[in-house]
Amino acid sequence: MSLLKIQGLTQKFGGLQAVSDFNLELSQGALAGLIGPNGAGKTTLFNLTSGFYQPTEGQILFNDRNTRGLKPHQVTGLGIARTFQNIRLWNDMTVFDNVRVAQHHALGYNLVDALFRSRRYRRSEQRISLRAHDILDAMSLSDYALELPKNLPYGLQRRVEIARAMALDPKLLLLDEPAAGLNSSDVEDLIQLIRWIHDEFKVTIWMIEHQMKVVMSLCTEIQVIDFGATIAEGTPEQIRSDPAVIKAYLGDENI
Ligand SMILES: Nc1ncnc2c1ncn2[C@@H]1O[C@H](COP(=O)(O)OP(=O)(O)OP(=O)(O)O)[C@@H](O)[C@H]1O
Repeated sequence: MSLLKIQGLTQKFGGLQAVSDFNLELSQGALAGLIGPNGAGKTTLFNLTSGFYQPTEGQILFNDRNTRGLKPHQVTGLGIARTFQNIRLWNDMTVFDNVRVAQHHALGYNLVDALFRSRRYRRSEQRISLRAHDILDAMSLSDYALELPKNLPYGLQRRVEIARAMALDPKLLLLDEPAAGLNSSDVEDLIQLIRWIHDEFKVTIWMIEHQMKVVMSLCTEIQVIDFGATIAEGTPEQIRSDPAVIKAYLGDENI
């Protein structure tokens, strides 16, 4: 059964068509890549899938449920978590609080819940803290739990951002350019980390990445878009030798 099914997705921003009739089917457990030149519409697709934008046309089915009209935290509640191209951590909160608070945020807790501190609320607070400890431990971040993210090296900040998404116990993890800004040894660590997360948590992963090394070594299925439309899809081997891909990336020696 497919976990994520995207059908005829189109997104217009005024006169600009950022995504055109995009289709995708991701089965449970997939580790899939989305690549394409700058401005091709990749992040727009993630913004649509995570509920930040509502599509102009088409539909997104997650576990057969149409996500149209859902707010981002409701989409997260269904089991879709994401990271961002530019790391978005709360820099004045500790690493532990970043991972803990993300769960409140995603579950849509409000001031009333917090003020009345019902037993159910206190219990879920405990559960959330426990989950934060567990995930930091699993991702070798416990030593940094009380640090502020801004004081950590960039590679660790990335790791914290992924930990924060994983604390939501997602069925689908969207990674938007996780290797952006990392040095080559951090990139190696990241490849190991994503592979480990995929195997350990049995989470389906859909990732955008410009670094071909990352995509080609991790993803078993890759879709290539240009000007918002799919120009190729297949295995890393098929993508590498696809003439349309080579043309779109002409001059890019990374392919
Ligand atoms: N909120 C918005 N309003 C207007 N135009 C937008 C908006 N978001 C994206 N765009 C435009 O849509 C197109 C696709 O942008 P998008 O960020 O999805 O591309 P991308 O493939 O993620 O690019 P990159 O690899 O550079 O991150 C671009 O032309 C961009 O300027």
